Amino acid sequence: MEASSSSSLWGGLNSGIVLSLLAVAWTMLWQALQGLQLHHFFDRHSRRLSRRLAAILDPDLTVTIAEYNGGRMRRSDAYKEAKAYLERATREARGGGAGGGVRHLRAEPDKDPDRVLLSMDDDEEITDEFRGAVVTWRACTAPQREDTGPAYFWRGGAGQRAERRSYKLLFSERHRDLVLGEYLTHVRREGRAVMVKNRQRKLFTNISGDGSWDSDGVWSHVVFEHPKTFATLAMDPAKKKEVMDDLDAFRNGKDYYARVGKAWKRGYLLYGPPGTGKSTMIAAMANHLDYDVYDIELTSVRTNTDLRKLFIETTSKSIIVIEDIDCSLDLTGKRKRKKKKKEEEEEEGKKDGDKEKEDDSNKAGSSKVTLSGVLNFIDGLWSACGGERIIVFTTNHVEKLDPALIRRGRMDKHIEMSYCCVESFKFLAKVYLDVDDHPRFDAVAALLREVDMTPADVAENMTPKAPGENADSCLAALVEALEKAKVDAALAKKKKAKGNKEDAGAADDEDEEEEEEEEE
Ligand SMILES: Nc1ncnc2c1ncn2[C@@H]1O[C@H](COP(=O)(O)OP(=O)(O)OP(=O)(O)O)[C@@H](O)[C@H]1O
Ligand SMILES: [Mg+2]
Repeated sequence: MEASSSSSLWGGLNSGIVLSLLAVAWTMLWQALQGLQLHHFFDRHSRRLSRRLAAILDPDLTVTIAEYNGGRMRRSDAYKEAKAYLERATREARGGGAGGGVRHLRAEPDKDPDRVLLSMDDDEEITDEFRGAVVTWRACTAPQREDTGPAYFWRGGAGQRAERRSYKLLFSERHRDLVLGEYLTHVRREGRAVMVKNRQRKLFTNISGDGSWDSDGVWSHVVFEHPKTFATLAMDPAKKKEVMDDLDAFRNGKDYYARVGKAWKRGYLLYGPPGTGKSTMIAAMANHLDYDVYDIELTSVRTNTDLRKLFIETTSKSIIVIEDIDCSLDLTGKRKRKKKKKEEEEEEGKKDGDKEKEDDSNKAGSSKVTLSGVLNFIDGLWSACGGERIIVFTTNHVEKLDPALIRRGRMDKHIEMSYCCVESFKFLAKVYLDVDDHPRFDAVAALLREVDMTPADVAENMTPKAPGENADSCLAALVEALEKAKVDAALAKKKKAKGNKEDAGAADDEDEEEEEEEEE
């Protein structure tokens, strides 16, 4: 028993020593291998082996092209190009007729008004072939997290989930180099060509779609089809030429802007009474330059950040418009008001009720876009993104705007749209009635020198409204309208003078009362 127990003790000690020796030997060997960089060899081979195993189990590789990448706010160009490429592939796919066997298609308006542009709907697949390699494209959607994503606010806001779209390209391991090296380049290049070919000018709005608009990221759009051109816009000819030259210089000024280190953008301020052609001028500008139009409804933009997102999502070769900037938001004269606020309250002795009303109206607007937000949008660091953009503000009351908003550099060119002059009338008579001269021209010209009438009103009077109407009857109607406007203007002047007189009388009485009080 003893002998056996001592031998087992001895055996246990021996095996412990052997194990320790083995461990030491292994550590030394491993260190030696590391010294020889042999672990790289093992690493490489084990990785290759696992890749081969994976290729046997799952032979397809995938490339995902997402609509929005990571923290980027802009829609990815690669996604747009792949979309255009796949639209063409869907249209041209052989074997399955139109749509190439894709069962669920998405339709969008085509350049040709009689046709629609077909692309595959979510979860559909289409195959493509490139130099013997067959690849599959799959359209995928995943719900977006509720609090992120640029499309979030514009697709219904809180509580609604925007969708995250992507295309998945599936291909065999065998074609890895061909697909990653050449096919993807081919897709992007072809997609860009399709986009140029299909380009339709668009009118975008930031008001979320109600079904009649096609949503494209944060913007909804329709095809821009306004017929107005400079050829039919009534305006002082010299002024018109100046504007057209300015636009041409801008369009061709890429090198100039780069040389002087300015962002390739230009601001236009169009101001004048209602009906003098400000909106019409924007349409003429867009048609002249062949640009898209982004019409921002500022009251629908909730914060300065959202305004920035909107700007980033605009493309180059576009006109960004904010109409009636003075009415959109309380952007005007805020700084002036702050300074004067105390004075005004003291001088005017505002009633409490009035103050409450004003506060309520300020609270009512959910928009928190501020003057500084708009200033940044036009002229800040972000304004240089993309280039080749024209920003247009229109207003009926230029005097109400904060000087910072319309200083040169922000609004580079100020264009006054004024009442109809004799030249503009003759121009409109040619456009609307196709007459160069008429016995009533003198009467109209004499009246236009005395009374203000907008080109909109002149044009309306010269529009034949019944089958029998001609130039003669239309011009007679115009003379009548001008005479009526003259009488109305005289009456209004008289009334105003009377009002002023009464005000002056009341002021005198107040002064007298004050003096009496002071004397007392
Ligand atoms: N200078 C002009 N030349 C030709 N047509 C004009 C001109 N001005 C106005 N019109 C016609 O009058 C209509 C109204 O013009 P428009 O909407 O451009 O006015 P506006 O200055 O934008 O007015 P508002 O300040 O109310 O927005 C248009 O349909 C247009 O055809
Ligand atoms: Mg307008």
